[in-house]
Amino acid sequence: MAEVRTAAAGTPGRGYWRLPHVLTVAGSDSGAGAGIQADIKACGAAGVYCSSVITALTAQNTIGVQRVCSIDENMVAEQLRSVLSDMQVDVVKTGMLPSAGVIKVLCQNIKEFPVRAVVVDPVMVSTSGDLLSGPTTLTGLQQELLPLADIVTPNLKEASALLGGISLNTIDDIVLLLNPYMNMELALANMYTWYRNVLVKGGDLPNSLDAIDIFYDGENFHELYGPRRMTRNTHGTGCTLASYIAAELAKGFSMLQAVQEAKTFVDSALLHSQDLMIGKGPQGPFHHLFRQQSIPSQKPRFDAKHLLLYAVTDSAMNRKWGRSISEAVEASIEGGATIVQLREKEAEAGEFVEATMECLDICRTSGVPLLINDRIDIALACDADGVHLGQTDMPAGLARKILGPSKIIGVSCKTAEQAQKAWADGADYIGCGGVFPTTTKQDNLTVGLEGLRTVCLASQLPVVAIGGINSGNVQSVMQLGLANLKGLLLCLGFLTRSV
Ligand SMILES: Nc1ncnc2c1ncn2[C@@H]1O[C@H](COP(=O)(O)OP(=O)(O)O)[C@@H](O)[C@H]1O
Ligand SMILES: Cc1ncc(COP(=O)(O)O)c(N)n1
Ligand SMILES: [Mg+2]
Repeated sequence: MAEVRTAAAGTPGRGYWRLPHVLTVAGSDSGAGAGIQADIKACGAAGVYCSSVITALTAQNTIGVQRVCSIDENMVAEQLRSVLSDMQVDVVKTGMLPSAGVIKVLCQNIKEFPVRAVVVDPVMVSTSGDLLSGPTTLTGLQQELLPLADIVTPNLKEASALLGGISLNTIDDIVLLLNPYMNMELALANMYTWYRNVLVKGGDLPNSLDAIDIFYDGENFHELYGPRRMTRNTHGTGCTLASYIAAELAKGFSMLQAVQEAKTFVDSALLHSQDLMIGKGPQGPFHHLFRQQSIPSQKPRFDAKHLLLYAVTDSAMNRKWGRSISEAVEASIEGGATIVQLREKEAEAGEFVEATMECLDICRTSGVPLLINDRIDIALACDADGVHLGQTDMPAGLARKILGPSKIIGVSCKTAEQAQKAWADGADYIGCGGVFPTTTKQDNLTVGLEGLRTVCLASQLPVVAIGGINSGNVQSVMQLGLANLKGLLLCLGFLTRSV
């Protein structure tokens, strides 16, 4: 259904194919979580072509909207004409429309170049609370654009504004929203005097355990249920939902099917992006193209969660207790280690390879990554999961070239400069220490809690704290409250002694 094949004029015997086509008329989000960028990604994920008419530029990130610059309505009109006069658009989807003038030229163009459906997301305010459309646009929306719309997708605040200020923000309204056959019916039926289909999005329902949207098709109410995903990464959900609806309509699905598919897509994308970390602010973007993640080269090579309890082998301690490296590794995993590093400074290549192979067997069965300290040759020969490098070892950038994109690289850092270089060199994590004095590395300079803080703040990489950490001082490390401090390194001796 998604693909149309016909004989191409002037090309005897050859068919041509066209992709269903959505035109988004919306604002650009420099952070690419919402707006035009979200629309293009959502359509891409749905397998639909997406052209774009930009109505405004926003300087925007995960913290908020820093600046808005509206595009002149004549330039918007020119863009609309360029696309609509040439490109066989199936569905127009609208997002941020910053002025009444832009709405006017949009409506003129939709009338001049009819499409199969118009999806209106009446964007007024961003999730961060920043205004995205001027006060004069509400009348333009209500009187000019909505009569041309096949579906309108307001969130709670926008529905309230479109209904002339009916409050949809209190606990009572939430109850009404969950009981659509009560007053909500009246409210939405009111909206129906302008449009055929209305989808009121419940993403912003405060204190709700569920994410419930109400779809009114002009006759019936449909409650679209979804579990509320506990994630900061919800920036752009509204834009994505509307674009996905447009994409499904462009393929030829019915309005109800399109709305249901879109809701399922947003939910899956949020679920897959729960642990995604882009930006420092409270509204993170999510990963629209999560289905592509199944391509092996795009699998994340490293999950910072593995750093939680980081065990390092200690040959002196092993000798003292008369146990092999692999026995120590096995015991450390039983003791809760989530990642293991073999640090065998004196081992010869032959015995090191043998020990690594044994340890890899143990680690792979437990899903625990195994890294090799310093020895890139051993890591490569055994296909270990990666290496950990000190400042005097091979530079991380060179190691990345040798090991390729799929191996984990960690770097020991004591200063902000070293931390920044580790990021630029393509490292995956930083080991920072010694935080406290330690007996296992006596000549090691102690950076203290302040040094740990400096390194964490200087880097976007996850950090594991190293050196002298024990039950007596662990609290002081955790109390630093550093977001990218993801784990503690314990000398394997300490971790296994209690087992
Ligand atoms: N935390 C969440 N978990 C699951 N679904 C969500 C969540 N937040 C929003 N949604 C869904 O995303 C879509 C967009 O809703 P919403 O965020 O309210 O729109 P807007 O971005 O326009 O404010 C809706 O289908 C809503 O139910
Ligand atoms: C350019 C642009 N368009 C739309 C939104 C709304 O998206 P959200 O409600 O997720 O903030 C936005 N923040 N920026
Ligand atoms: Mg939202």
